[in-house]
Amino acid sequence: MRELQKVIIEELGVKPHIDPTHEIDRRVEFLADYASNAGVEGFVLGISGGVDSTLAGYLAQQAAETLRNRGTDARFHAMRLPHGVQHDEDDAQLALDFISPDQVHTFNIEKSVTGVDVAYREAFGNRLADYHRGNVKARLRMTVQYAVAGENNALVIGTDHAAESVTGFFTKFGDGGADILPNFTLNKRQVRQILQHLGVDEHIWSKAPTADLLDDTPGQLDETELGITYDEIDDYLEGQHIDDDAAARLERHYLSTRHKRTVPVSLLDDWWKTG
Ligand SMILES: Nc1ncnc2c1ncn2[C@@H]1O[C@H](COP(=O)(O)OP(=O)(O)OC[C@H]2O[C@@H]([n+]3cccc(C(=O)O)c3)[C@H](O)[C@@H]2O)[C@@H](O)[C@H]1O
Ligand SMILES: Nc1ncnc2c1ncn2[C@@H]1O[C@H](COP(=O)(O)OP(=O)(O)OP(=O)(O)O)[C@@H](O)[C@H]1O
Ligand SMILES: [Mg+2]
Repeated sequence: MRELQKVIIEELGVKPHIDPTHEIDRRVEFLADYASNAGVEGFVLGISGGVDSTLAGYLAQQAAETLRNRGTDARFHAMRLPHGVQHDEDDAQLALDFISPDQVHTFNIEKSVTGVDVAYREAFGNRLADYHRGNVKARLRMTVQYAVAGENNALVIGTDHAAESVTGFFTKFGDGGADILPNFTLNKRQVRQILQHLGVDEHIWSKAPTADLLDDTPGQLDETELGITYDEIDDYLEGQHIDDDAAARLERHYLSTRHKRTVPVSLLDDWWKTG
């Protein structure tokens, strides 16, 4: 195994094989125990229709029910956060049907994004690039989820897992801005494996991942932008040998996004001087 591969697998806590029932139970318990300890009354999470939020949303709903069985009046607030009309809205509805959350709130972020567009043009005289506007969408979704969490004494759930964390393929302080990460340590095929085990519609568990942040290319696949497949990422995280070029590309993504996997850098840090 490559030297850096060992370090990454250790840092992200990935196991080559999982038992879905055990993984579900320990993650639900983690959410419920943490919430009890923090004195909060529930969870907030955007449901996109993608694989990651379908699993995290299911775990959040189970944790809310666990807390209620323990006598705490907890709720899971699932949020639809489309930008205008989402091209795969049907998938988001399928995911919600499966999760069956206590509450569903819909907040369309399009007006807020347009507000940033207008003020940006007034300030700088030009249009914000589609790519950076995509990250504004992710950060506005984070802002809205924190508003709902504040109003309901709840925690914001993040959907980051090992196969996303390793490439830093998330918006810093956008979808990366959250309080608790129930999918962490899993790679992408393990997220799918758990959903399949739970009996989710195949259309959802087998769905190709998309950040879906760009207006110019709606539904652009993550793999297209990353230049590496999730199968390669998953194999690497399971300690398997992958093509040297793919491994090198993956390790470049990992090293260039270390700032996203830590608190803001200060004078007391020196992690950035290596690698
Ligand atoms: N070395 C460094 N040390 C400390 N901070 C550093 C830094 N380099 C950049 N930065 C900061 O980080 C910013 C860039 O990071 P960021 O704003 O995240 O922007 P960036 O990494 O360019 O974009 C986010 C990426 O994730 C993708 N994405 C977004 C959302 C969801 C998903 C998904 O599938 O889940 C994927 C998106 O398509 C894009 O490829 C810079 O503007 C700068 O402020
Ligand atoms: N349109 C949306 N409505 C609600 N939440 C969203 C939306 N788009 C993104 N999110 C939130 O941002 C998170 C990050 O997006 P990401 O694409 O990584 O995950 P996903 O869509 O759940 O799964 P996949 O990676 O398989 O597409 C989502 O899990 C979800 O919580
Ligand atoms: Mg997605």
